[in-house]
Amino acid sequence: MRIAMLSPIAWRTPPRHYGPWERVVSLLTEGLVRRGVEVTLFATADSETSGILHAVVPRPYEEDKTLDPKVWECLHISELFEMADDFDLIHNHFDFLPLSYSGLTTTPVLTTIHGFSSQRILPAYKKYNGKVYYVSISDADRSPELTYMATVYHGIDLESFTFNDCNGDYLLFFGRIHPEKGTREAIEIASRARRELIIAGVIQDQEYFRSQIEPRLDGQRIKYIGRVGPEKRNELLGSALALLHPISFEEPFGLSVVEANACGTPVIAYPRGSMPEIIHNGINGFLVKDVSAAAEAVERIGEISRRDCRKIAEERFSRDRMVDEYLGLYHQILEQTKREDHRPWGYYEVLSDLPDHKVKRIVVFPGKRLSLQRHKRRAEHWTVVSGNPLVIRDAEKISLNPGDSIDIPEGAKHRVSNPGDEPVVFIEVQMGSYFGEDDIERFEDDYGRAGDNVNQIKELAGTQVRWKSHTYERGRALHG
Ligand SMILES: O=P(O)(O)OC[C@H]1O[C@@H](O)[C@@H](O)[C@@H](O)[C@@H]1O
Repeated sequence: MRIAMLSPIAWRTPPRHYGPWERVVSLLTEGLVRRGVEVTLFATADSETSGILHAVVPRPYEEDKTLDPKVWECLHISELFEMADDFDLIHNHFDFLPLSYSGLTTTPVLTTIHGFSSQRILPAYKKYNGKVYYVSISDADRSPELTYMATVYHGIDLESFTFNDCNGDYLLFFGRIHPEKGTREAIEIASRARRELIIAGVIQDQEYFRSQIEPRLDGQRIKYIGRVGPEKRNELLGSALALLHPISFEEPFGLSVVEANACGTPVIAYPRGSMPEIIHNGINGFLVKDVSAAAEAVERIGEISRRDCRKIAEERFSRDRMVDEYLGLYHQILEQTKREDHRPWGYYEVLSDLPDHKVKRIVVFPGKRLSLQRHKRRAEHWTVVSGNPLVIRDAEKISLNPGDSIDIPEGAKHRVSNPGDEPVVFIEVQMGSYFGEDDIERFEDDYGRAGDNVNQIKELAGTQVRWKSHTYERGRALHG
């Protein structure tokens, strides 16, 4: 399986400090490579991977302000899509922009939506709904206007987070310094609980930091220590009494919450966004509605077992679980979009799959025959390339030679067999309103498959057959 993994270019993959999307891409990439998957990582040139790194962007644009993000984003994304044929699947972590290239390739595109920066980006996702496969990172982050293949929670590298069984004595705020992350509320909670607070993270909103945070720092009970790298992060998280996470937005997923748990540290959070999916109240933290409830929760923190926090992180948020789930989705997509299919009688290859027709090259092995069948929504036209097939079409029996053609109208019962010693090869052109394999009603079959599709046919006559008909929907979308 050849996967093209498209990472953002704001930061290095993996990031040196901050960069949650890049961090997840790196964890997934390395996990897949360990499982023997061939992954080409499209990321900044200073990125590190045990897969194949393909880079056109010299450095992260957040670290080198001379780089124009728009220009380098274009070059980065187009580089991958110009090579799309080299891959079985493209896994996009780059938000909505790559969607606009997806119609130009038949390589399936899976997009992990890491969050909606605003509702204004939704039109781009809506346009490609049903054409690109979407994955949400929590149920809370789903848009009701999109169809998702699955929710895959992020996983972390549990080995880089050391379990610490001892309660520390300080509270920790760990994340972007921004009003939506609740840095100011964390200070209020700590003050009310009369506990020391350490604040760590990048300052994303300078004005907020200057006016709301800085004046409240005293360097002793309330300290800001800047952003921290992996080693310090492990120590900081593990030695804290609790992580404070009083967010004021619908956070799609909280990596720091899971990381704190992995070190044994419980989390006190506001129940916004994905928090109720990550925190089981009273087990690995507390969900509280305001500053005073959070201060009370600090007093009750001893009720939480640090070992249970670690256990939850291990069971629900490991990198291996994330890799397993994505691998499962990759297989599912490849199965749905595969162009070659092996059957007990031979095999076929899809040569073209467009909204108004589908073309197959069908090979029937000597002495074998297909099922006796009919289609509700397509007619077929066959041209024999080699061999001498025998065709049943309703009451007729017709022998064909290379160069001969035959029409199978919609609804006609038909069957093709190969009575000869050489393979029969013919080209099939399908015309109609639906070309899925579930529009085959089998009446007789040498391989015990007769009757298999009866229920599907009924559904098909109605409206939608969910992911089963995706190939068609995708075909329509890709080329329509
Ligand atoms: O039902 P089986 O025997 O596998 O045959 C399935 C095949 O039948 C042929 O008549 C065509 O309709 C093909 O498009 C189809 O793939």
